[in-house]
Amino acid sequence: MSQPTILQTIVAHKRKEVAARQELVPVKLLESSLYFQSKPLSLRQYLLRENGSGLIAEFKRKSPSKGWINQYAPVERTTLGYMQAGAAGLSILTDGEFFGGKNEDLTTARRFNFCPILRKDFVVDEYQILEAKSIGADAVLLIAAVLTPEEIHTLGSLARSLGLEVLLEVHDGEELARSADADAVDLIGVNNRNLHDFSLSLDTSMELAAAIPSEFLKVSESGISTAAAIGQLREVGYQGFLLGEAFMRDARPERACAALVQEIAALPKAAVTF
Ligand SMILES: O=P(O)(O)OC[C@@H](O)[C@@H](O)c1c[nH]c2ccccc12
Repeated sequence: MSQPTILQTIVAHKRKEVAARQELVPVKLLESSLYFQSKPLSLRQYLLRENGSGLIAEFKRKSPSKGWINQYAPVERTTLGYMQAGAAGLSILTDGEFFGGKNEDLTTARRFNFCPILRKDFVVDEYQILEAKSIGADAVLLIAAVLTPEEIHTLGSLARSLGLEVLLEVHDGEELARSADADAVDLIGVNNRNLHDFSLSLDTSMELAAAIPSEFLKVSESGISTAAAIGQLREVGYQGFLLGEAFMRDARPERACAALVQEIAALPKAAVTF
């Protein structure tokens, strides 16, 4: 039998974790959270702001591919610094086992910032959507590689019914074709990292851009570190750029974010209109 891929390992662990958590924190309790009643902010709108950076700045302590990236940066200072630097929104990893995050990280970021926050986790169950809402998220990630089109429809529709936006992550044309469900998805993120073997290539985003239907806002994810790369991605239609490691490997991630925002501001305006 072949070895499970890292993605399969993470998802198997996540299913157990969610089952256990559901016992501990019943849906009724999630629904009684103060955030459950609040109106989410639109990641789409913030990414589309005129003269904005289009950056979604991620808080990620570690990853299966890189190990520890930053064990010490505090979530308050970092996220507040990201937003003051000019990021359009935040992405907070809440997976503990593989990424060193927790739900409280997102809630802390929520308390310190007025901006859209993406809950970055491996969603396999409707419970996690309710949980995302209860901890103060504005948007959730769904990963096409681990979900059927039916699951994407159900999970995405539930998220939307709660006012959350849905970022669907794809890695190739086949995933895109089967999962781009306009009734359940708002933004499409092309992950430049292959979650099966961790290889990285911006060509993934460059090649898939034209195949993404225009009703979805296009986001390029992973392996981005320079304004030049963002310039190229903008030219083929991307309006959102999700960066984690390029910021987090700095002792002060917010400083790295501020430097990149300055460079983005100096880019020539995208030559094409889309
Ligand atoms: O650190 P990077 O290479 O800038 O990548 C950020 C983000 O795209 C990456 O963390 C990510 C993309 N999709 C995910 C799914 C789960 C966990 C993490 C991710």
